[in-house]
Amino acid sequence: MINLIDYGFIPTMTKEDTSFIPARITAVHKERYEIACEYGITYAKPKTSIYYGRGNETFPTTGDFVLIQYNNSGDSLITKTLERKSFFSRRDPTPGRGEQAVAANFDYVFIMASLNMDLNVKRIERYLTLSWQSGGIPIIILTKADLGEDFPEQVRAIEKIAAGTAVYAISTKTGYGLSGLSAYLKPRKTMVLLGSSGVGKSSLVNALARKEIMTVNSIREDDSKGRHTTTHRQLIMLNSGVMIIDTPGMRELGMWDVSVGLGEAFGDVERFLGRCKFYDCKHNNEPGCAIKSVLVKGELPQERWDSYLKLKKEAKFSDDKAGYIREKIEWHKSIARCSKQRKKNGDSMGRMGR
Ligand SMILES: Nc1nc2c(ncn2[C@@H]2O[C@H](COP(=O)(O)OP(=O)(O)OP(=O)(O)O)[C@@H](O)[C@H]2O)c(=O)[nH]1
Ligand SMILES: [Zn+2]
Repeated sequence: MINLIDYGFIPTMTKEDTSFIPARITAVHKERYEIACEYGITYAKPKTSIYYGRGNETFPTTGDFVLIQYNNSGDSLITKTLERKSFFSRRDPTPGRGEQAVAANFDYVFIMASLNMDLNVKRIERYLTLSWQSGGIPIIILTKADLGEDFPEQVRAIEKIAAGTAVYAISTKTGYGLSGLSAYLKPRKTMVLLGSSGVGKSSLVNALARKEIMTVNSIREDDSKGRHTTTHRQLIMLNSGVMIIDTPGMRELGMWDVSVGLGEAFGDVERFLGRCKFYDCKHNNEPGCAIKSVLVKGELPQERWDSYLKLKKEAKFSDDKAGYIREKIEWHKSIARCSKQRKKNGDSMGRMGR
């Protein structure tokens, strides 16, 4: 028996449809989902009439809350994807399908980078923008502090571009800094880990899980099911009640619509906008350009401005592409409707002729 509230479910998430029971997607397999619901961990499939064909219900992803028709002798049927409070998406590998959510309903985004490799500031800025846009709260975690001697300096450098986001240096080898994360690692909260391969994402999950197993054994003896597997696209429930979404493909996250995210991640840059003499200033060499002036004075670091422009450009490209794909889908739909109509007419005429 599972109380879905322990999975972060809030009863007011469902208003109507009380005959269906709520569940959370804990893993995504091909066309089949592992779910947590009041009957335990089980499997479900999207209900065909709702998700395929004419239905346009959003396909669920890891972390989604859904409604199901429970089936105790086989796969349950998913009837609705509940509104998401946060999500990350990437371009759907199936051509023409637009964007695809890869993780949903997380509270915090752990942006992870390693202190012993070159700290890629641009990548962190990009992740910050995506995180603010996603609806989750970003936390920057700099890993492998045991390997870098000058890490306080690196932390300060990252804090400069983090615009208020908390930055932590940790080591899963020595345990350094891990206690600083406890403010976020609370029961019913969901984290998603963002970071390049090798930065130590799995090591962090293991470190957190190991700790739990030691302290939790005495508290929750009945919950001994080892769910700490490394299968991809998974929501891992730690014994502490914290959930972690571990999903590949975060590298392909698209800058879909990041207008909000850019503003949050680059508040220090955007506050200078709109102050130029000319309304349509391109900030090149126009007279009275406020941007040029703060760049020259050093009030705005050139790298920050460059990053901002680059991400804005990337976002515009993605937006246009999203628009383009949407248009294409609409076009295909209208063609499909026409040919269906034609077939229907043809069919009925055929029948009449018989
Ligand atoms: N010295 C040191 N090494 C670490 C630390 N954390 C992780 N590592 C090592 O870094 C390597 C990569 O760690 P992983 O946890 O697998 O990294 P990951 O981000 O999960 O990588 P992917 O699964 O490829 O995405 C392993 O060899 C770890 O032992 C740390 O705090 N200190
Ligand atoms: Zn200007």
